[in-house]
Amino acid sequence: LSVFAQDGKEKHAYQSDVARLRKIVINSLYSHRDVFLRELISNANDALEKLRLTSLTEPDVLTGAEQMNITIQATRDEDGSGRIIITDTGIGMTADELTNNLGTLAKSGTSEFLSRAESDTSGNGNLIGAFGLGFYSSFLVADRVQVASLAAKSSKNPDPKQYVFSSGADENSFDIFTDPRGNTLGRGTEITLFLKGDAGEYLEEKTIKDLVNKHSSFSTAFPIYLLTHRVEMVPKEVPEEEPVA
Ligand SMILES: COC(=O)c1c(O)cc(O)c(Cl)c1CCC(=O)Nc1cc(O)c(OC)cc1O
Repeated sequence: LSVFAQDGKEKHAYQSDVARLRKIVINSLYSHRDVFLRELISNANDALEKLRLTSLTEPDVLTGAEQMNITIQATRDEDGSGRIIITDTGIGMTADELTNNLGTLAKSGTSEFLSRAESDTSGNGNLIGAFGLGFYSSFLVADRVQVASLAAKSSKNPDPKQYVFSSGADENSFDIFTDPRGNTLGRGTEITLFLKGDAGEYLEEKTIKDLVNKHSSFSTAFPIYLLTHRVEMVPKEVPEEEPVA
């Protein structure tokens, strides 16, 4: 990986596979681009499950954020562009994990997935989820994605710092830098999707609610809150609204 620091940011080059994979995901899933929400909720659910399991042997991972939940926030900015922000208080990621999990294809078998998916793009929908590649479905609706993450405290990581992974849809590189906001998450991961011009429908509360309920057939063991009013930061204590699923 060619890494060079510039204005405090570490610029990383994607492995060639990642760019190839992202094209496949976008092309084969475009007709079902709603899947991005199912995939990101599923990732959040997995990270919360990982936290719950880890806490059985390492209780100090629970410090930082009391609740185990998922929040979805849709916000329209002044210039009419919109963002969807999906936050979970799961296990979170260190800078290295952001680089390895999102920037490179550490998953085994991905090259097999790549060859299969390139030839037959019909059944890729569920293949994507199976390979834990759901993150790439973000680029179905976003032209830029930022992932802020604060890893859970542990004996080998007693004072974790919050980092940001930032990538554009058609760039062949991504940036990793410390979050200028500081440790705002308490613990977990916050995905910010900068929506494409033609994806404004996902800013509607009804659209999100219907999608969450449609896909909540898969078991999310954790409450999902939908925040639609404009909030600068997702508040630590999520208001006692009814979870949408
Ligand atoms: C640990 O997972 C996360 O923090 C997380 C989350 O809470 C919400 C999300 O939307 C996403 Cl994308 C993530 C990262 C999930 C991920 O990419 N995990 C992952 C990927 C790998 O290739 C891997 O290979 C070793 C291991 C992973 O955990």
